[in-house]
Amino acid sequence: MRKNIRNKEKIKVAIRLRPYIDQDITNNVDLEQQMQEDQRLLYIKDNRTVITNSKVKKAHKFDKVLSEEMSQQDLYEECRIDKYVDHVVDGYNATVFAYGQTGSGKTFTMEGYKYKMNETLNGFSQFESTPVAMTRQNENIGIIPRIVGELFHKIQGVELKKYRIYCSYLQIYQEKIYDLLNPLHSRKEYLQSSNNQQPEGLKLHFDARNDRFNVDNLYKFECKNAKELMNYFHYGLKNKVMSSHALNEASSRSHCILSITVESIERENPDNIIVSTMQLVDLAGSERSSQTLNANLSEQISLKLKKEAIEINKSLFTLRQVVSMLNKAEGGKGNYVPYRESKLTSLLKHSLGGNSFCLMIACISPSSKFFNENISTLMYASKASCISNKPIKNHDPKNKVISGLKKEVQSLRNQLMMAHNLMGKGKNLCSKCGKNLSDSDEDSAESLPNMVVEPQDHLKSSLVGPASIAQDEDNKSNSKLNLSRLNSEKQPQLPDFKKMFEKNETMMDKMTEDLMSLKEIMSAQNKLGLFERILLSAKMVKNVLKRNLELNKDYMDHTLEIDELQKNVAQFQLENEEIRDRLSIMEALTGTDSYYIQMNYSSVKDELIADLGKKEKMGMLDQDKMIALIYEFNKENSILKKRIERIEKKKIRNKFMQINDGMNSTDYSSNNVAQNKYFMGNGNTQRVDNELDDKSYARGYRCNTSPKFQERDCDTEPVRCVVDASEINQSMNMNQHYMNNGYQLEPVTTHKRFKNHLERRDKLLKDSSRGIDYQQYDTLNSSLLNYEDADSQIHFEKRLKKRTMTAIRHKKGASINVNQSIYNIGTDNFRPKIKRRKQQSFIAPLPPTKTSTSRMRSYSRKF
Ligand SMILES: Nc1ncnc2c1ncn2[C@@H]1O[C@H](COP(=O)(O)OP(=O)(O)OP(=O)(O)O)[C@@H](O)[C@H]1O
Repeated sequence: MRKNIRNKEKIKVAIRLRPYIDQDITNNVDLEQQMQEDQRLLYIKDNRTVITNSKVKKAHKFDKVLSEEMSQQDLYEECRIDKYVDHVVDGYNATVFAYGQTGSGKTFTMEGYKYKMNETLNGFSQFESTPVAMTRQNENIGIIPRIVGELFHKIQGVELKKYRIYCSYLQIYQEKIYDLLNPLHSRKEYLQSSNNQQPEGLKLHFDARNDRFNVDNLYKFECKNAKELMNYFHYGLKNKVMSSHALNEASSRSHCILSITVESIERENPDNIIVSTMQLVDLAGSERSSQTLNANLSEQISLKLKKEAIEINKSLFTLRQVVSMLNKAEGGKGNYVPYRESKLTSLLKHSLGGNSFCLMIACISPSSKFFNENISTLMYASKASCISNKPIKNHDPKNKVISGLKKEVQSLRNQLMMAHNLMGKGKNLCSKCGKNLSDSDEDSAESLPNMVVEPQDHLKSSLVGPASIAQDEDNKSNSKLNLSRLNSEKQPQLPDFKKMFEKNETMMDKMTEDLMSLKEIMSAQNKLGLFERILLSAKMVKNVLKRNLELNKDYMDHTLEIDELQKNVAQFQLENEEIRDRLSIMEALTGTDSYYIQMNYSSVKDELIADLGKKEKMGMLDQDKMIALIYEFNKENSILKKRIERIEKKKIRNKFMQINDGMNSTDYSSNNVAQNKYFMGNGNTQRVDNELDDKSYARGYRCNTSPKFQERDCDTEPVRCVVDASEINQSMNMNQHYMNNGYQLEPVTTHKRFKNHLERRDKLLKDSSRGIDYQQYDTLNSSLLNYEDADSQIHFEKRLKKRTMTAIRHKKGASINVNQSIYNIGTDNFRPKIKRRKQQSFIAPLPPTKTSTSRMRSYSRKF
């Protein structure tokens, strides 16, 4: 017998390069150059390898690579698509889907039809298309018609089973699911409606038992033969949303999924039904509006195309995220897979990382104009090829119900047996109690009167016996004598016998009565016992069910919570990735990184500028888009700003090193003291711009002249210091002042803390194989951010070889009056070790320690 669960099965990936088409020529593709293979940016090396040849030559390996000469038949054979049909007939699910940018040949691969424009209708309806076979010989028919033919051919040959085939066909258009076989969802229906409104999409629900999403109220038709199924398919194709744009005359604007359900029923055991589904998916292609739109299109159509493109790109983005996360999961890294974030990924859940056999056909274009898009397709295709599925055979849910009922019947039988046994035991107990009950209650009740009747008969026989003796022929002669003797002997006893007999009779009646009532009581008790037991069992079952429901609810709640958390984690991961990408682009722009990133960046930039320019000319700058752009730019700017700030601070630090090295440095004196503000603390000074955020302030030692700080606790509060440069000297002198007052000064040891945080963060990243604790990571990261300047200060300190005393603390919470200015000195990151030698040092300062003396000296030398 075949196993129902197969080993892990990787998603198979085939790359298909389409040939040059007329469209490429109209798109001014440099054909001459590209016809020469060695000059192409992308070419096929062999039937498993694609070479990308930008700056660095790179080979990408796949299960199959199909060159532009390959026909539809070649594709079908090379990719062994007949095997997927076999799997479905065997009871496994299978999915074949085409992926790639717009115009790369997905629809051609899946359907192989040419679409004819319907010119008779105006407005949006002009996109309505009718598919027609490309050639008479049908050599160009795509995967779907071939699979349908093969499927019906295969099931014909099976004798032991009979099959029922159903089909349904849906499209996901602008993130709504429409039934292509439902006349109410037909394009005509809503395109011709007065307000041009789309009907409500169908709803999805998650079937937890089968771990897949199903569409509610989707039409499903039984098909007796291939022709019938193809008729339904063609009907659906007419309702598919198609548009014409610069890169494709007939471009799919929706993701279409044809589902063929196969029910296989064993002829000998019709209860044994296996249901499997084949999903054939033609995805809409990713596209850039700058490439697809042209001046010939009306404004209304351009807007519609744009809106469609946004939705298509959104859902494809989720698909790519799903692929990436599954790919990470294979490496033991990823955790949450965002299937639920789009309808497409929800419906493909069991195909990607689920229980289906899956074939992905990634279509690429030969034109180097689309090199970046091709690279992206290859990248996700290779990610997909690492994903494993676990195909399982699907038994019909009805079968499960039947087997469940059978089990229930069996368990009820067992209970009945147990009840019988219990009753038997009860009966034995009764007999032990001396009740003289026979095997069954009935018998026992009836046998009792018999037992009492016996002596009565005996009595009767004993009374009747002498008469029979008298009738004996042998003793005829003695009979009269005997009779008379007996009469004479027994005559006096007769009344006694009579009395006895009567007495016995009444006793018997009484006993019978007693027994009858006993029997009634017994049977009532038995019934009551049984009833009670049943009641008890029912109660138990009810309780178990109730508990089960509660647990189920808890489980669902937890699942939702976990889902939510995982979503957040994934969101953070994505954000993190995005930031990394941006940083690498920035790095590339500042000089060091790869050509590819630079190229991408500049192309994006060019595109944006061109787009804006065009719009400006046309006087149709879209406010929303502008806001979005501004937002994007703002985001980028803030990153850049931070980088610039860092660089500036570095420069300033160097400047102030010079100040620290000699307060009379020319740099310092040339500063506009009135304008510039300084952070000041214990020998480390740093200039900041007034606009710097709070974080930037929260570092180092700060002194404050503002009265509000007087109320603060210096131990815990970072103190913002904005002092005039002229006050720096006062601060320096202040150190001296404390030392003179007998305080031991300790070097700052914060760099150890910084190092420790850095090490912990690195360790966290290194140990990330089981997933990163992002909360901890964030905490560490944010404290490290605070340290960023601290870091530079640490180096600074190191260079000064601890000669600058940085930790001066007064008694906790107190403020000091130096030169008629109030100072509160506190730290946050640079929390110093405070050691006051003795309490009386306030009164009579002790001489400074050796260390502090030497430090003091160096300090005095310095300032
Ligand atoms: N292998 C091929 N041989 C010949 N013509 C092809 C091939 N692949 C694609 N084409 C042609 O290229 C054009 C675009 O193909 P198709 O419509 O299938 O692209 P698509 O990827 O489905 O685009 P969209 O995502 O916009 O729907 C069509 O005219 C099609 O006939």
